[in-house]
Amino acid sequence: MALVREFAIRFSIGEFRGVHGQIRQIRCNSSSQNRWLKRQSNDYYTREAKIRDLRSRAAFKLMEIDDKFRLFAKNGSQRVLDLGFAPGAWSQVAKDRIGFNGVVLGVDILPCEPPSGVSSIQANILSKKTHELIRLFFFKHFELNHDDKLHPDKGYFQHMLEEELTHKEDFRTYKEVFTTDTFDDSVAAEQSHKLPIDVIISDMYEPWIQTSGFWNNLTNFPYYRMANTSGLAIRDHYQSIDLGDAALITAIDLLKPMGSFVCKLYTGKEDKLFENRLRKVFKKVSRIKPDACRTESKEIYFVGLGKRAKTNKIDVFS
Ligand SMILES: C[S@@+](CC[C@H](N)C(=O)[O-])C[C@H]1O[C@@H](n2cnc3c(N)ncnc32)[C@H](O)[C@@H]1O
Repeated sequence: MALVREFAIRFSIGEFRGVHGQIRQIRCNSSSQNRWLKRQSNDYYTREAKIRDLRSRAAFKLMEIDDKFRLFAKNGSQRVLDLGFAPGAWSQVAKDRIGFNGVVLGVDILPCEPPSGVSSIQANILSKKTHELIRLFFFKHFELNHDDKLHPDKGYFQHMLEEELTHKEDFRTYKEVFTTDTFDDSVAAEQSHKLPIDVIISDMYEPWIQTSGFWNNLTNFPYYRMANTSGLAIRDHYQSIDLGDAALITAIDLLKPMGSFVCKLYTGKEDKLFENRLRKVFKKVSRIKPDACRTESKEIYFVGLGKRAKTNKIDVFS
């Protein structure tokens, strides 16, 4: 609440779409924020997102990517990891496209109530522990909802992981779940719980403005510590490369052989290097700028198809 209050004191009034899709009032004092609000209200995709009850216009970017690259299989049992999922439009699209038996887990550093049918973890993807939580979620099939029991000292979900790690008799299970060796195709099929995910989508970057409808698992005000689009192309580019690499490491650690990957990047000098890293992990790599991206935006999306059976982080990053 302190965060909200601070936010409210610093800005004068405008409108935006909240995490539940309703219009909320926020306060803005700068002309750039007013321009942003005006542009949103005139925008075709923003209007269409409201009509279709999608949490943001970003949904249309993923729809277009999926129409072209066929990432999602309807009525299968695909497992999708949505990195930087808040406010949740990509998760809505993924859940809709994989159908009832599929599982979508959203991870975001900011607190956000996931869309219906989607589970979520509030965590930083740059942390190794987050990878463990994700693997544990898919392995144990925990239902993650914010009304799950909150441990009084350790907080949401964390205690489940720690109990798992300290359970001595379960040492063998621990080793099975958390060893991150790479496998050849046949072994991978048997041990698919180690690489449990079919599709990883990452739209990580600037945080979504939030004023309500969330709980917070962190004490260090992540909103103010994150990469925000600065308008300085070079800064945005390098920060997005860092998040792209974090998504790629997650894919190396958790994505099944033949799995698919989508990742946003603010384009710049290091695109080619990032693309080369992707090529070491995926058999086919493409770039796409969906029509729903604003023309002036520097964002592009990389798509990796057919994750290679053997991937090694040291080879990829050297
Ligand atoms: C542009 S928004 C994603 C929008 C989302 N794809 C949708 O369709 O609603 C980018 C998100 O990335 C998240 N993010 C940025 N850095 C992160 C990190 N290190 N770990 C987890 N999430 C992060 C932000 O909090 C923000 O919510």
